[in-house]
Amino acid sequence: MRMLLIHSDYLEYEVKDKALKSPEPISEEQKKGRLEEVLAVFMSVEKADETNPEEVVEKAVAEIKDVASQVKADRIFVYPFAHLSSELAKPDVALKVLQRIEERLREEGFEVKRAPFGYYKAFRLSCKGHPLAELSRTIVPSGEAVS
Ligand SMILES: NCC(=O)N[C@H]1[C@@H](O)[C@H](n2cnc3c(N)ncnc32)O[C@@H]1CO
Repeated sequence: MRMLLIHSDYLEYEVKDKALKSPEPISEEQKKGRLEEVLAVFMSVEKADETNPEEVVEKAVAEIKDVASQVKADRIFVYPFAHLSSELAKPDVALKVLQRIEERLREEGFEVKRAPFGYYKAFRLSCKGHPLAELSRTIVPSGEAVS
């Protein structure tokens, strides 16, 4: 799992087109989304994560919680982003991992939005620019090497 974390004044997206034959079904309301004062987390779920998705979910949640507490963010935007890795997990595994991360972050008390999975989306982001505003993390299940 590769994550790019951007502490932002806002992140907004608009769904444009299908990027998969069968993208995640979404409501009219989910075609656009915006959060203010948010930690945007762009995530590529990787092949190696398929060996232990639950462990990767927990490690990702722990990393996101750690960064959120450092930048004092209590809103998280989970953003599926297939451009941070050349060894992507299959879409069905990736979607389940991202849905579970969303669920777990809510359980931890965050306000959470997740951008729709399997679409091309326009987005606008306003990065705050402070020293911890742009971070990346790589997460692998135990026993896997980081490539
Ligand atoms: N920017 C637009 C976009 O990335 N669209 C991606 C993601 O929404 C999603 N997707 C597919 N596989 C993955 C994966 N392994 N990890 C994360 N997202 C994935 O499917 C789209 C096409 O790859």
